[in-house]
Amino acid sequence: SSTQNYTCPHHLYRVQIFSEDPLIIYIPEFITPAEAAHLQEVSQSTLEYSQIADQTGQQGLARTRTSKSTSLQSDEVVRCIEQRALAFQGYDTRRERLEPLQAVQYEIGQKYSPHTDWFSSPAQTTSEFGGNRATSFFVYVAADSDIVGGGTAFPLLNAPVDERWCEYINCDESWDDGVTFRPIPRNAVFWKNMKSGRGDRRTLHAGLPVQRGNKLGMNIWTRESDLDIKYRSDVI
Ligand SMILES: O=C(O)CCC(=O)C(=O)O
Ligand SMILES: [Fe+2]
Repeated sequence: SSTQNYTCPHHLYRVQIFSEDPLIIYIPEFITPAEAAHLQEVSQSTLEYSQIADQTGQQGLARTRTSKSTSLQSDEVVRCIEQRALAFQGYDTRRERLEPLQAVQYEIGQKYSPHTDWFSSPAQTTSEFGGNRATSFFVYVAADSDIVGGGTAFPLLNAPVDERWCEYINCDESWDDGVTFRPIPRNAVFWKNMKSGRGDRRTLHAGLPVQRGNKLGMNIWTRESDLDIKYRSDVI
């Protein structure tokens, strides 16, 4: 098949430190237009109403997360993005620490209420799961050009002062509301969830309700150590 012959595109992206503590890095054009189109295509047929894990680790539907989502099979294109996400974190970050990439789609009215990506319940951070989620990337894969809402809000962060950030964050909101990244296709926000081995509360964030249009995002989560093979994505 074409899988053997596919080579990852040479893709340059920019990086910008948004915050040193907690570490948050803004990444314009993290994925290529072709990758974005591919992700849109492969996610459509398997999207289902999102589930979240409760205190016992049991997955279930919740009013706090009304989007649709799906795990992505690690095909040749997804693999390039996985490799990019690993290289970004230092070459020593093993592939075994990655959860399957997760696409998330929001239609009008859909949202994800404030939450952290790190877990506080031990059932979700066992060694089979590779411990807690060390880092997160949230990638905006696609968004309608006239989208209203659908930003990613970090209510506990300090808003930056320099106006050049207004290209990426919503500068209309008040300073004490924290920071809201706008859903700009192909851009990504990366952050560290843990600080000194504990979940960092300042990484609290929400997918704000989409008020007009559609948004497709993607989570790339890296655990503290290797996940058991049954929780990793199948390599095609
Ligand atoms: O939709 C967003 O902007 C954020 C989604 C999110 O935080 C998540 O899926 O964990
Ligand atoms: Fe999240």
